[in-house]
Amino acid sequence: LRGCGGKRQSKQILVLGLDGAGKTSVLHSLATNQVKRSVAPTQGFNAICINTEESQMEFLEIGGGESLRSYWKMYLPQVLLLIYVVDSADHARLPVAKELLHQLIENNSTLPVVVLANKQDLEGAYCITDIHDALALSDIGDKRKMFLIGTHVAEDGSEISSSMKDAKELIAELFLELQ
Ligand SMILES: Nc1nc2c(ncn2[C@@H]2O[C@H](COP(=O)(O)OP(=O)(O)OP(=O)(O)O)[C@@H](O)[C@H]2O)c(=O)[nH]1
Ligand SMILES: [Mg+2]
Repeated sequence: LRGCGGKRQSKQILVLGLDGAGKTSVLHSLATNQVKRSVAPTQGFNAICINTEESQMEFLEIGGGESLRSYWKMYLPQVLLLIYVVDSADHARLPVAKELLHQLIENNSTLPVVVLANKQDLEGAYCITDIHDALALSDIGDKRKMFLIGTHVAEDGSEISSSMKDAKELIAELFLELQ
């Protein structure tokens, strides 16, 4: 794979989570600082470069549809950081989201994980503590860096939410630190 700007890129940031969690929408907001909610499921992969003052980050989203989940694991070895996006209002599927996350990282005790509790704007969204419990994040290991941030992708056309700015800053800092 060629990285950002055609350069050979060593390590990527992998973006996973169930279909509909908001991965593409979040990536778009992070990349453009503008909101444009995604309109279609990702069929396969979605690679995005984000430039900050200090670095060039390459994100790789793999779609969350059932047929694509078997590919998730294949990308883990070459990854610097895992961003796991959940729909905070999708109570019915949080147990599945939890299972998949735990399975993914059970054999990798040090991979840093940033969990985005997305769709915090929705009425029925679980708050951060509830998401922490629902995903059993305290069982994820104490050797790894683990962060949980609430985010939402605001209405189309508006500027990105402050939570999204915080997430971007955190990810950029981690990226620099981990390289
Ligand atoms: N209300 C609300 N809707 C959101 C938010 N983020 C994404 N959406 C909507 O959720 C739907 C799914 O968003 P996507 O970004 O396509 O989700 P995805 O995780 O990339 O899904 P796959 O590519 O199928 O794995 C779209 O209709 C988005 O507009 C959010 O924070 N709040
Ligand atoms: Mg997508």
